[in-house]
Amino acid sequence: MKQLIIATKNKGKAEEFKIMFAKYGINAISLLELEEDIPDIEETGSTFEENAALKSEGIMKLLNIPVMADDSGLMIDALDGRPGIFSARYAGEPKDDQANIVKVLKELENVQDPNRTARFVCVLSVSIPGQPTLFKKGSCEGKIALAESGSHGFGYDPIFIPEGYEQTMAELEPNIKNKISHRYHAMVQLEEWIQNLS
Ligand SMILES: O=c1nc[nH]c2c1ncn2[C@H]1C[C@H](O)[C@@H](COP(=O)(O)OP(=O)(O)OP(=O)(O)O)O1
Ligand SMILES: [Mg+2]
Repeated sequence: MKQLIIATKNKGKAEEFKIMFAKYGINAISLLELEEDIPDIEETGSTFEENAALKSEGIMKLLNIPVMADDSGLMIDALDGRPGIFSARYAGEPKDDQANIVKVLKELENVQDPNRTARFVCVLSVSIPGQPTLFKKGSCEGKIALAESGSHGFGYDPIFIPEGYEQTMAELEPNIKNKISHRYHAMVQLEEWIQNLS
């Protein structure tokens, strides 16, 4: 079976990539599954693209094989696009999904429904030894719920209601999320590259 290393230590992302890549007959292997101890890569960039490249190029140089990375986050209009690239550590170190949710809900306490619009953004970067890094972007429009609900997914899923739905992303079945998410939309743009992967 074909394989691709995904430069992520996020269990939720890793599970979604497993499912999405399996459709192409590819085993998507996250850093959580590797035997060797892979150091954490500091995400010091100022854009999703820069941070994705730090991850895919960093791991590609370490292993000398093709690597894909995902840098993603939640952009809330009423917060001028925050937490954005700071989504993972919005409430501080160590990263804590629940604390991040509490912080966002608190900041939007006085913001009424029509102004709670937001989007998830995902940049995928593919780094192959000796080649320039390739980038694809996807997004998913929606709004921030008044309270959290649902137990599927990860991160901000319990407070994100995708456009066209009444439930949060965490209430929707994973197979639905994987057809509408920012990650899915970025993956679709990589389709041709994925099909040519040897
Ligand atoms: O589908 C999603 N559903 C809910 N929340 C999401 C999603 N996609 C990204 N997010 C949030 C989680 C995290 O707070 C941040 C990603 O940060 P990001 O640096 O890209 O990932 P990470 O540090 O968790 O793992 P890693 O860098 O090892 O891939 O955005
Ligand atoms: Mg990260």
